[in-house]
Amino acid sequence: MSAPASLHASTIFAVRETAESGRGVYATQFIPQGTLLFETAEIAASVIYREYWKEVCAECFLYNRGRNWRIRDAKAGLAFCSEECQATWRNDVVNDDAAAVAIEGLGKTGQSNSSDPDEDPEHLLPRPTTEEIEEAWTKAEETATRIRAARTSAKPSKPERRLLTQILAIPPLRGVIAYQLPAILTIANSPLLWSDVLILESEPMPYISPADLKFQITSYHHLLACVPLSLLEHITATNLRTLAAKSSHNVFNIWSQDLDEDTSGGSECLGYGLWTAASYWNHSCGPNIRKRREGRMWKFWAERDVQVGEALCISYLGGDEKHMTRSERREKLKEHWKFDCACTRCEQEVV
Ligand SMILES: C[S@@+](CC[C@H](N)C(=O)[O-])C[C@H]1O[C@@H](n2cnc3c(N)ncnc32)[C@H](O)[C@@H]1O
Repeated sequence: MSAPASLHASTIFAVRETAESGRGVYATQFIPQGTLLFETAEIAASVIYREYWKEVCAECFLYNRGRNWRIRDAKAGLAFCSEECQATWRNDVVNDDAAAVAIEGLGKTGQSNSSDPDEDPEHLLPRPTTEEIEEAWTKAEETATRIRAARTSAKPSKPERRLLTQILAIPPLRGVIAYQLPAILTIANSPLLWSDVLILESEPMPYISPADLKFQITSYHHLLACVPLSLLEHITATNLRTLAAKSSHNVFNIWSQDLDEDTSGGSECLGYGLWTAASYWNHSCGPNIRKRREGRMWKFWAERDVQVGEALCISYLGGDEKHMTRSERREKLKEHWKFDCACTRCEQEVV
């Protein structure tokens, strides 16, 4: 059974194949209400949306309620709530010269005038099909091959230099490149964590619009044109497509009211992150697990007593499931997560 080692280590639950919902988490012993079941702070990639970067600590995601944090890494385009958080971030992320250079490059991208996906008419079109995705990436690869040749040439020719200038003149969307780059650093520096990403559930059509697909490819080319050469081997279409496919149904939103996501009403969505080991909880419209983010850590508790063999489920609807009808819940889950809910409550409420 594939699941991260940290999940296998638990004595109170196990990850098992389910009949209708892929893998799921099951109680292997009686679990009293209030038991802390699992916590994880391992993030394969995360991003804070551009409009919030000055107000959200890049390390612990603490939101300064509309005010800018004063501690900044202007080169990286990041802000921190404390010197401790800045030092931790430096230690964990900027742990080699290549990462430092790549991250500084990101800061410059942040200052560039990236186009807004909402203003792109293609953003309103339906999701690209698997054929359209294949075609776009095949075409992208032709340009990628030329960029790689230009980057690795001892003496780039005039057309090669022109190509790099052209690529760098197209600004990537900060929200896209700022998510892809940490994933590339994970691939380069934390292969075990990336191997946990590889076993997550995949979405074959992960791009929400043709514009989304286009921006992912623009960012791919931009990274190829500017990252330090030692990172170049990791900037591949396969890696970035994998990131998109795995992120689609597995990321957790980072909410401004971060102490209890179940009361996220009125809370602002600041960004999202891929906590690989936290991605095995299935959804139930009558959840028995409560989740809470504390800084970079997601924690999961038993909301009530749980019997041996029961499925352990969170709610993907953030508490709203309490007030929604069966069809409202199922419609929302289908729209956002693309699955037909197979939970016990939905089964029991069939008329
Ligand atoms: C975060 S993953 C949960 C782990 C996943 N089952 C796996 O095997 O990796 C979310 C995915 O699990 C499946 N899933 C979760 N809850 C479900 C439910 N109540 N009914 C049907 N499928 C569900 C859906 O395919 C969804 O996209």
